[in-house]
This record gives sequence, structure tokens and C-alpha cells, in this order.
Amino acid sequence: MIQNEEAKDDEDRAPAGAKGSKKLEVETGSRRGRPGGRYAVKQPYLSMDQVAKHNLSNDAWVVIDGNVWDVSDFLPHHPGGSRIVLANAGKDATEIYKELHPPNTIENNLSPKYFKGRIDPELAKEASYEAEMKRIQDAREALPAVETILGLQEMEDAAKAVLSTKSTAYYETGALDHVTLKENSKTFRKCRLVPRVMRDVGTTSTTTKVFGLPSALPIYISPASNALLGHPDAEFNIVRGAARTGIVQGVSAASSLPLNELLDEKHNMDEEIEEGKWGRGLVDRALLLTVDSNVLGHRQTNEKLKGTTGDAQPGIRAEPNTEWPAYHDARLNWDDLDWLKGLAKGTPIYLKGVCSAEDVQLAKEHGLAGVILSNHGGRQLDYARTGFDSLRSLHQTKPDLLRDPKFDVYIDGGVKRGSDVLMALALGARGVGLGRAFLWAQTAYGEKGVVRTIRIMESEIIMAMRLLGVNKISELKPENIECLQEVWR
Ligand SMILES: Cc1cc2nc3c(=O)[nH]c(=O)nc-3n(C[C@H](O)[C@H](O)[C@H](O)COP(=O)(O)O)c2cc1C
Repeated sequence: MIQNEEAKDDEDRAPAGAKGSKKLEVETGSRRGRPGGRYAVKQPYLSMDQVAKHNLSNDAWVVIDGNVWDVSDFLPHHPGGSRIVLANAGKDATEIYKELHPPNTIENNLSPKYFKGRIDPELAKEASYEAEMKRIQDAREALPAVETILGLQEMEDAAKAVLSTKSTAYYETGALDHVTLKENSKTFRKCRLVPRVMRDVGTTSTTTKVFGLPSALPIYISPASNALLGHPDAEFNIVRGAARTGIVQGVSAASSLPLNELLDEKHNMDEEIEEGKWGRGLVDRALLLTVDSNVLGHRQTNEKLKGTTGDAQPGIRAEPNTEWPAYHDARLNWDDLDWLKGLAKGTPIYLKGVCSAEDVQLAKEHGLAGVILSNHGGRQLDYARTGFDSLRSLHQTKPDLLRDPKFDVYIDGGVKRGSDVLMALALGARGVGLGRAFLWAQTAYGEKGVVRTIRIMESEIIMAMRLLGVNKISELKPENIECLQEVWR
């Protein structure tokens, strides 16, 4: 493949890897080789079987976007080495080519004589689907054992290896320029933990209540849509993992599986888990009203990939559903809460997606059970501040709201380590949500990935508590944390 990150659609520019390619008959900067252009000749479609015969170093064809190219002469000049090209000879190489090259690299650099024809677009689609299946299957087989995954970043990397480009983009993306998205992952770096020493921490306990429900840990699974893009068992993986470990799961209204099926699965888990210590009874509900999504955020990465192929996975729905018009309503306002409270019939309601201390105050005045300080994983309003910064601001401006035993404040966004969780708790959050972490986990290893992620967080939380000199969650105090003055940076 031609590896040239820098190459642009520039008429005067040397071809990709120009130095090494000089001997080759490439048309410098020319677009004449572009299929369908000036030199395009009407000819019957080629079949993939025909292409497959050209898989030798002196006779190598590849298919890119349905166009067939003879790359035999180019092999020795490929800046990334001939081996990678040869490995794709006789095949549809669209996927790997696109990962490594700017658009039109091949068209702009190879002479038209190397253009052999086109594959029937329908067949090309099928071939690239099959190539993607094969890549995913191979990647799954190459995944390391789940027990060897040591941190949440490793879990994310494992998931990305087995996901299609499009599904990765759907999970990963943020709104517009990703300012908030990137900020989320850095937000905890502005603070430091302040340990106390010589305290007996031999009996550390992480148990607490999250959304009024008993929880083994001060973390919960934040609701996220479309788990089915990552794994055929989708949200079942998450239900099972949460039940096994005793943490609370938020279910998205845009979940790929219906709520009643997830609740049935929860009951089944309760039967299965002998001790039932954490599993049983947790189908009690709290209602999270997402208020940062009155319109769907502007996610350009997803929009760019709309209608492209290569998103399919074995047994998995191909297109992420990014629409759900019924779930967005620009008219949503505080007066709607009376209506919702009527429907909820006493089920506690939490507002998810609050940033400002004034809105936290309003939520309390409206008799709600609490709020989640969140920017929706950076997917809604770019430049919105982070959940953690909102918590810091609340702590500075209205600390009483964080001390009210009848009103809970949670945060989410960018949480990857046990220390992140402890920082939030020290400032008064009751618990911390993780969104993508569980999408990645179930994608890579299904239920086992979800359990592994929770166990990793558990061990990091316990370790950090002990090193901080804290035995119980309720012992975490603002004295345990010191932060830079700026709320964002
Ligand atoms: C792919 C994806 C889908 C999401 N879907 C929803 C949703 O349907 N409802 C909702 O309230 N939040 C949704 N969220 C936001 C999460 O609940 C959570 O706020 C966010 O992911 C936290 O950031 P993190 O991913 O860095 O942990 C989604 C997030 C992602 C990444």
C-alpha cells in the first residue's frame, strides 16, 4: 500500500513516495488514470475470480473501491514495502488501503495503463463485506485472553481491533471538533490526590448506594445505545456482567434490545447467581431523564461515514441508528417534569446531562432525586465543560447541594481509572458513570469483558483507597483532593 499521510490532491505534487517511485511509469500529479475520467473505456465488468488469479509478485492486481489495478510494477517502489501489497494481491484491498492513504492516492499516481477495469459494484460490495468479515474473524481469533487485559485503555484497543471502522467511529466520536470529547479524558489531570498515612485500611469496603440501589462499587454503567454494533449479545452482555458484579446498569431508551427482554435476562441472572447477593432485586428502577439531547448533536465523523460499506459484522446490524427522532424534543422544559413525575408514580427521577450549578439547584427545587453532571461523552454540545469540572464548580459555588442526603449528584465522562472515581467522590459525587468503557468491553469479550472491566475498576478503586488511607467510600472528603484553580484547561 502507498503510505503517504501527507499526499494531497495537488496537481503539482510529486507522487506518493516520489523518491522511490521515479523509475516507475507513474503520471506525476496527473488525474488521467482516474477511472471514469478522460481515458475511461467502456468494457465489461471483471469478476473477483478473474482478479484472484493475479496474486503473484510479477502479476499482482488489487481492487480498490471496485477499480482493478495492476500493481506488479509498483511493488518494489511501494514506500511501505512490497509485502503488504503482495499480501493483498488478487483481493479487494479497499479497507486496508483506505486506512493508510488519502483519497485518490492510487488514481493520482498510477498511469492509466495500470487500470484494468471495474468490478460489478454489487459484487464489489459483497467482496468488501466478505473481506471485512474475514478481517474481523481473524482479529477476534488473535485477541489476547481477557484475563491479560490490565486496564480500560487496553480493553478499548482490543475492541477497536475487532470493530469495523464505521462502528468504531459511532462509539468513539464526539460532536464537531471533539474539544469536549478530548477534554473529558484529560479533566482529572488537573487534580491530585492527597493521601493520609498510617491509617488502618485492612478492611476496605467499596459498597455504597447508586441511584438509591445497593451497589458493590461507586461506579455504574451509563446508558448507551447500540451495543449490537459490537457484539451479537449486545446489552445482554452488560446485564449479565452488571448482575454478576453487583453494579447498577443504566439502560438507554435507544438500546438495541428491548427493555422487557433485558429485565427478563436480569431475572434469569438472579436465578443463576446462587448467592444472589447483588443480583437479586436490582430490577428496582430509577428514571434517568437525559436533558442534554433535546436535539441530536452534530457528529461529523458519523455523518461522513453514512452510506459507506465496511460497517457490517458477523450477525450484527450494519447501520448505527443515529436518528431516533422520537427521543429528541427541542421543546423539553422544566414544566414537563410534573407530567413525567405523574407517569413515574414515585420512581425517583434524575436529570442526566446537567452542567450548571443553577440547573442543579432547579432540579432540587423541582423535587428530583438528583442529577448527573455530564456532557453525554462529548457527543452533544462541543465546548461544553466536563462533568468533573461541573462538579468542581458546584463544589465551589453551591457546596450544600453536595451534602444533601436526599439529593444525589453523579458525574460521567472520560473516566478510565479508579483514581478518577475517587477524585469525584472526594468532591461529593455519590457515584460515577462509565459509558464507552462498557461498549468496548462487551464488543471485545462479551459478558466476560464487562466483568473484567468492572474487576479492573474495582481493584484500582480498592488500591487507591488504601493508599489514600480511606477505608469506606463515605470517608472520602474534599481534603483528599487538591486541584488547579482553573476549571477548564
Ligand atoms: C455510543 C454512545 C451512545 C450513547 N447513548 C446514550 C443514550 O442513548 N442515552 C444517554 O443518556 N446517553 C448516551 N450516551 C452517553 C453516556 O451515557 C455517557 O454520558 C457517556 O458515554 C460518558 O462518557 P464516557 O463514554 O467517556 O464514559 C451514549 C454514549 C455513547 C458513547
